[in-house]
Amino acid sequence: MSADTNKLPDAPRAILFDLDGTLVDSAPDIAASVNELLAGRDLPPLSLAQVKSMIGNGLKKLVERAFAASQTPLTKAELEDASAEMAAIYRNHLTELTELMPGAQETIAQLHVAGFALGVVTNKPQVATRQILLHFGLTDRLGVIVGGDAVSHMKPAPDSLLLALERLGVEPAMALMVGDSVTDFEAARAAGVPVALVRGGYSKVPIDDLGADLVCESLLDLPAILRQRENAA
Ligand SMILES: O=C(O)COP(=O)(O)O
Ligand SMILES: [Mg+2]
Repeated sequence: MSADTNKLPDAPRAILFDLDGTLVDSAPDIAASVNELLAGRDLPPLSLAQVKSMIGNGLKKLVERAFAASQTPLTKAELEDASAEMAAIYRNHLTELTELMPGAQETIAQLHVAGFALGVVTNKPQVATRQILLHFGLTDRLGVIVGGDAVSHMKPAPDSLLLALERLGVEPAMALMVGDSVTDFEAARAAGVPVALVRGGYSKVPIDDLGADLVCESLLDLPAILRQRENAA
């Protein structure tokens, strides 16, 4: 663990989690879906590492990046078509290879018992997000789920975080955003929400360089850190 925990709110009331690369390791299913899409256009598959580096800014950006990496940049209309096709393919692969990130289940359970309001704020479309969270039995503990298509501007804009906190009835300064990438960091800063980044996700840049309020080795570090802050309050 690094960074100064004093920058966290003394007694946060809500914890907002990013999905891909934070709560779930969805890259294998996303890569399989991207490669099915590319194969349909006679393009060679991308590696898992390549696809991981393309995740985090929504489905359309992922498709745009995948075709650019395949030396086949798309026109705007082609991108719309390919994105619709990707959404249809991915719908059939939401939980085939996807697994929870280490400690996700336990952390959510512990924070729920400790009385935090919990939410998921992701750039993944809402329906797919809900299905994945349902599959892992997490929806009962989540007070709010905001997908990328539930707001006009997805992360790194602050909209989805602010919508989630409005629904939970918690002020931004009394919440904590937990994510894996610069997108989560920037969205949290824009929303005025303190931010923790967890190692092992899909960040393209070293997360220690981003200036988060906290960097954790694992989600499992969170309950103890938050207990500590509460006791210090
Ligand atoms: O890019 C996506 O579709 C989702 O990514 P996120 O869950 O990390 O926001
Ligand atoms: Mg992420």
